[in-house]
Amino acid sequence: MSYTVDFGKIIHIAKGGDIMQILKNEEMRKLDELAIHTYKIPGIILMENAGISVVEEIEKCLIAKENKKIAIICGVGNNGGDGFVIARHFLNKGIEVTTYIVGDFSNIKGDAKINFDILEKIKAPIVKLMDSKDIEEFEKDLSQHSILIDALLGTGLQRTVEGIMKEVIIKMNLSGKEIIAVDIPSGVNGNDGKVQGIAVKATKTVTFQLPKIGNILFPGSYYGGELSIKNIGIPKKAVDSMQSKVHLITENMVQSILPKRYADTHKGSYGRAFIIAGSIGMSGAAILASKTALKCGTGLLRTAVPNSLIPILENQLIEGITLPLEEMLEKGILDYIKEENVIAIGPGCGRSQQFEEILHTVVRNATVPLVIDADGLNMLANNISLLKDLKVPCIITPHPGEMSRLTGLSIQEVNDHRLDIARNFSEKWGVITLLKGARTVIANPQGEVFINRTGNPGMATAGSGDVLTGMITGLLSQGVEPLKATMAAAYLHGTAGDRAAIRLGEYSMMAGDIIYEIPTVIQEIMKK
Ligand SMILES: NC(=O)C1=CN([C@@H]2O[C@H](COP(=O)(O)OP(=O)(O)OC[C@H]3O[C@@H](n4cnc5c(N)ncnc54)[C@H](O)[C@@H]3O)[C@@H](O)[C@H]2O)[C@@H](O)CC1
Ligand SMILES: Nc1ncnc2c1ncn2[C@@H]1O[C@H](COP(=O)(O)OP(=O)(O)O)[C@@H](O)[C@H]1O
Ligand SMILES: [K+]
Repeated sequence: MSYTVDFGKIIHIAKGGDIMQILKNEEMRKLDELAIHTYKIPGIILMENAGISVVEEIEKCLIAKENKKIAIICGVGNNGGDGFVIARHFLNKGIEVTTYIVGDFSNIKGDAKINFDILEKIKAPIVKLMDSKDIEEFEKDLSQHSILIDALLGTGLQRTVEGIMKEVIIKMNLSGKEIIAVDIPSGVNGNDGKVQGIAVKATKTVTFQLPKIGNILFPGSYYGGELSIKNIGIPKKAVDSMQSKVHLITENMVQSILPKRYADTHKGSYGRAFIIAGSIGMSGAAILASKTALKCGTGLLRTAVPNSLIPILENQLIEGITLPLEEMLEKGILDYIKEENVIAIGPGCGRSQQFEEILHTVVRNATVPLVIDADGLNMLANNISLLKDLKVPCIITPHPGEMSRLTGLSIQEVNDHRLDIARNFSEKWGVITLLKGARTVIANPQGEVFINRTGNPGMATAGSGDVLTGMITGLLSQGVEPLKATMAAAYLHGTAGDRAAIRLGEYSMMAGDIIYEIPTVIQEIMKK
């Protein structure tokens, strides 16, 4: 499972592709080495391609500018080497370019040195920034330029950024100029997206071959601005052989997951979903999840709520069937769930003893995929080993607070290690874990992790998690594999949220507005 593009073609992540590997720094280095040593592509060619791919992006930004002077700010590693290539190409085009080199330039070696030597030979303007006394001049210089290119540090970042490098980054960030980062904004760690002391705040980042984790996760993704992924000529065979366990969920992938609807089918063909949700004061959770499941194509839906909520549900959800929980408990839950294709449990259920009993029975006896959310997870936290009794695929959808209760870790720890926390939980308990938040992370028991990039802070609103549960449930009822249903739901949920934010703004959008956008989102993806 990997994705490559024709050389030179830009993939804005916004448009998506097939499922795409996301690499750590060391993995990217390994991929470069594989290309160079096994596939015999000289490193200097990769550097040339990398530089040219950034040149193409810079040119697009230059079109609208009267002042076309470019400042290329380089480190002494290969990221700086890419900067030297960029400088040469613009000089060849007759554009005014100043190359700044930060650090001890006697450390420039290998392919970067070859490119540095060429710049010297062609008498390119080069300014060496050695210490603080050079900074004042540098600051003045920056104001003369139109675009700044950040080629200071890439995947070779090793330690906290300080000294002259830090001073340079501060001045770049204060310049108010458009900044294009080469590979990753300098100071962002490619392994986790964390800022090592300080980082360049770029308008745009051009990353090479595959995104690094730091390009995708926050805060790195914020520092990078718009992201373009460019092929630099590494053979597809080498890319495929990487087998990274971290992937980006893309639109093409979701398109291939969504079940087609054929003419000779009936509602039974699209499955039966059973949602256990709601309690007094939280009927909305049941309604939101149920409506969403229907909007996502479920054939037949039954929603079980406390008896007192039945009139509300009957009023708000005319297409679904409602059942009183009390009656289910009396007659035996298992009779009610045996015909279903999926069971979702938890949204707005509260924390009553009655609900706990239902949860235990369902987890122990379910014979179809199970989605546990919200209060289902809060109850599970009291008795997590219940998960050992599962006989079916189970998807849990915690937000960081719920994950903290499930694991005993602080919310801060959960957020600091989102990938590892989701992965460890899935491996330990054999479930699919969807850890919510900005960049929802999905892990499976095999240790694979999938990151969703859609969504926005407008979705941090009551009930939007219930909508997600409804989406996963709706897709599962139609026979979509549990992992795929979870990935597609996360992507669609975020995309519907993004549409709602465009229409209504992040302040005013509500969970119901996310549901309103589902039809358009699904139709647009299906017709592509
Ligand atoms: N063949 C390859 O390996 C290719 C590499 N490419 C570029 O090379 C980059 C990786 O190059 P490198 O591995 O040389 O690493 P970098 O250029 O990212 O950085 C390494 C240099 O920065 C110094 N450094 C690290 N952390 C620092 C800090 N906190 N403060 C100050 N200095 C610091 C190191 O001592 C070293 O001199 C990629 O991001 C990409 O831009 C591309 O040219 C494509 C081909
Ligand atoms: N900043 C954000 N960016 C992207 N998605 C977000 C953001 N904030 C919240 N979301 C999404 O909104 C949903 C909120 O779910 P949850 O916290 O369970 O809400 P509730 O319990 O009110 O239903 C999750 O799917 C989450 O990933
Ligand atoms: K950089």
